Amino acid sequence: MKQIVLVVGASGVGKDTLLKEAQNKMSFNFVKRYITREPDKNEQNYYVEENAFEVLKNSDFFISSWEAHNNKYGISKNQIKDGLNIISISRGAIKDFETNFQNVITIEVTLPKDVLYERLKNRARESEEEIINRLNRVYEKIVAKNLIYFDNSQNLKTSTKKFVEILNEIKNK
Ligand SMILES: Nc1ncnc2c1ncn2[C@@H]1O[C@H](COP(=O)(O)OP(=O)(O)OP(=O)(O)O)[C@@H](O)[C@H]1O
Repeated sequence: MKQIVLVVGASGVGKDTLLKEAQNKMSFNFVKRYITREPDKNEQNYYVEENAFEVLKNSDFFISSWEAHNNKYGISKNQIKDGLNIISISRGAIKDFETNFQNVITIEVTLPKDVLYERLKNRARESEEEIINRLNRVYEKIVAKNLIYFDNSQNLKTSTKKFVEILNEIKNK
């Protein structure tokens, strides 16, 4: 049986970091994304040029694809395996998975705004202006069939431990 765990949340809340840490501790299928930008150190993505991305998209290679912050993202069909599949996606893509799979759980990673600001600043991937734009983005409430909230404001070790526990609980349900 294919089980899908979607990880969503505002830019900088720590989705990729939590996934990378959890990946070191468990053997579930952590699904890589196709992205039209080169990965930073917390990510393990397939980098594809924009033209190649469009070719893949038009040949029905993706379950879901979306655009965020001027980059294109896609999840390929061939990566979903039997067992637990864990995927970091945009909230707008939740429906694509809920339509295609029966067993879908969504984890929304959250942070208080002041902590998010510090994390984005320390990550130093965006300019101050881009960071402020990200913080001011108004997100609508997430609509998902099975939604779990995960607060990532504790230190990485504590948060990772909690995150791993949640994934194991989902697996053992
Ligand atoms: N629990 C934590 N404690 C301290 N720092 C953290 C924690 N989780 C993540 N970080 C740091 O916060 C920053 C943002 O994390 P990350 O890049 O994983 O976010 P993201 O949600 O994947 O963002 P995006 O959607 O923009 O890719 C990184 O610099 C990361 O090292």
